[in-house]
Amino acid sequence: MEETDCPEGSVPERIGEQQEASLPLPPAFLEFLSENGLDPAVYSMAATIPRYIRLKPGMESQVAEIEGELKCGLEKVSWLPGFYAIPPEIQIAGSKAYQQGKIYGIDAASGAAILALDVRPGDHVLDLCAAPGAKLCMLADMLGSTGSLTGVDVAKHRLSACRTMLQKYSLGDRTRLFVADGTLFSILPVNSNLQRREGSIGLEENGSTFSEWTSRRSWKDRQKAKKANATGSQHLLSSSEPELIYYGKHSGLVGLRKSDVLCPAVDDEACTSGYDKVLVDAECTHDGSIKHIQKFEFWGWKTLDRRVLDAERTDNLFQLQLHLLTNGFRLLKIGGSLVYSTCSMTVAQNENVVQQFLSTQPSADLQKNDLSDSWPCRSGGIPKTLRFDPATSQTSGLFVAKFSKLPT
Ligand SMILES: C[S@@+](CC[C@H](N)C(=O)[O-])C[C@H]1O[C@@H](n2cnc3c(N)ncnc32)[C@H](O)[C@@H]1O
Repeated sequence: MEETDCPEGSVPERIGEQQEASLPLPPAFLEFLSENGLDPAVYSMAATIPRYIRLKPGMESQVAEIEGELKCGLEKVSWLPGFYAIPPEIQIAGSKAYQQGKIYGIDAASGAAILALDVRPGDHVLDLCAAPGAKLCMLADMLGSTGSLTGVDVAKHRLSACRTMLQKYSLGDRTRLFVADGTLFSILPVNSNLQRREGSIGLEENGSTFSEWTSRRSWKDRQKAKKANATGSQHLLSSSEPELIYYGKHSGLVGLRKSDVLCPAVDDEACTSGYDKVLVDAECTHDGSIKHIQKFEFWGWKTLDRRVLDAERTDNLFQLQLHLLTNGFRLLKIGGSLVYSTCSMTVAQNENVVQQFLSTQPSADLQKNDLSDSWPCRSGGIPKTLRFDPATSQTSGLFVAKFSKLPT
């Protein structure tokens, strides 16, 4: 898994090395940076910021071997367990260590956001914007053989890539993946559905049950896909009904009635039966991911305009981010924790979203992250929020805010 967010085409192996001191950024992007008070100079630093990998737990003894395969040293990231920095020009995808699922490509700031969530054994974890899946895989790794993980994304093709990745890294055992709009998603962890089922005397025994996952699709699903293909809607969700595209052997679904598992939460049911931990790694303009922005030099700056800066899209982003955060929080248990993150450096997509959210959610308590004292980040514009600035953190840009849910 290489943490990348634009699977539109491959990038030449050595693009990182060829990076000039000043990247010819397109006028629309420069205007966007200026409007948001951001310094374009940061995009000249891509070649000086390391690439990061995370070793799968248990692989620490193989560092020397992996160094030999990658033909570079692995420098341990002192503040982030399991993470190593490698030179930015090193590509990991061709290595045996990558192909055998021993290493992931994931930025250190992303790793910090996951650590901030403080996943504990047995937790039920929801990742509301899961694709392409770097953070989902780290969450699955941290859960190990306990608890459950639910990944949601609105883009089916991207979530399908997550499924492939989970399978490659043997991390999907306790995971289920839903193609769904995260602003509306309403399915609780499996244990809660079980409790509801036990209490649902009088409900007719209708509907089928989940059997073990198979990649072979049922006739009904094949018809649905055919219809989606015909209308050209196979990539994005066409209805508000969540589509379960994967569940692991120990995700707790096997044997349960579909109607029980897939029924939406009612009222404030999530307060007692919701998720212990929720990650909202929201859709954003990705401007803090400077290696990602650099790749548009190869993909074409027009693609940057279309994918990142489309005016209508940026205007609506604030609402989307706020709704994702609000719904993620709704699905959180009392006492649970939620991390909101974006790889945008703008105030509009970070502090402004947090401020608006806090003004409408009296049970949301912004938390200080004690671990962050040793992280190369600074406080965001709102105390207790965190910002990783590429210029000083030597990571990708990331904003992180952590909330807990108080009883009302
Ligand atoms: C920043 S990316 C997430 C990266 C991911 N957490 C990772 O670590 O690989 C944002 C994701 O949000 C998804 N997204 C956009 N709108 C959404 C919505 N309404 N509901 C759920 N996901 C959405 C996009 O498809 C995209 O995959």
